[in-house]
Amino acid sequence: MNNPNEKSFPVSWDQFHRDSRALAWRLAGIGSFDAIVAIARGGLVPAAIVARELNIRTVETVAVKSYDHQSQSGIKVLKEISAPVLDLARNGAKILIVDDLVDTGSTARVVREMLPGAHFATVYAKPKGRELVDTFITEVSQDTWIFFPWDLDVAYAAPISGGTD
Ligand SMILES: O=P(O)(O)OC[C@H]1O[C@H](OP(=O)(O)OP(=O)(O)O)[C@H](O)[C@@H]1O
Ligand SMILES: Nc1nc2[nH]cnc2c(=O)[nH]1
Ligand SMILES: [Mg+2]
Repeated sequence: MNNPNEKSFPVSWDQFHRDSRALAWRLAGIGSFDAIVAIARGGLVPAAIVARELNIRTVETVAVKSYDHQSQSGIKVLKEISAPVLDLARNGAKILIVDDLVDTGSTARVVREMLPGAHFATVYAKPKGRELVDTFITEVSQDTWIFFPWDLDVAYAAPISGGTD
């Protein structure tokens, strides 16, 4: 957990698309995958971009809730991975798990247990959770809160000087 967060890292749609594409490029260099499991909700957007780039058509979801706004609550699994996708994994298919970020690693730990042999990929990673991720693109410090484009709106920004003109 990292509340209060000292730093903020706002990410635009352009930047998120670019970083998700960079993740797809890195994954393409690692091997091929038969199916993606997106961790909803945050993992849905990068999973769609990676699925498009790597031409993966089987996309499953697992819904995990760990935070209320910026406060970590207990982990809740709201939707399990479907039986056909678990069967694929048991029969040796290569499964790619995608999330937007790993912070403390609690979410990653829970989903990894569901799919022990899967490859775990995120766009962003913080130090506490980094070891639980096989592939990520950008690391930010533990006291940084990442603001995703779907949580942002265009708004007035005060001048750096603090003045009004
Ligand atoms: O490494 P952790 O400390 O577990 O934090 C990372 C998780 O937290 C966020 O999800 P959140 O629970 O906020 O739900 P959401 O994806 O629906 O926004 C984020 O999308 C990751 O899934
Ligand atoms: N949006 C967002 N959700 C999170 N969940 C855990 N850490 C973060 C973060 O830095 N940003
Ligand atoms: Mg999430």
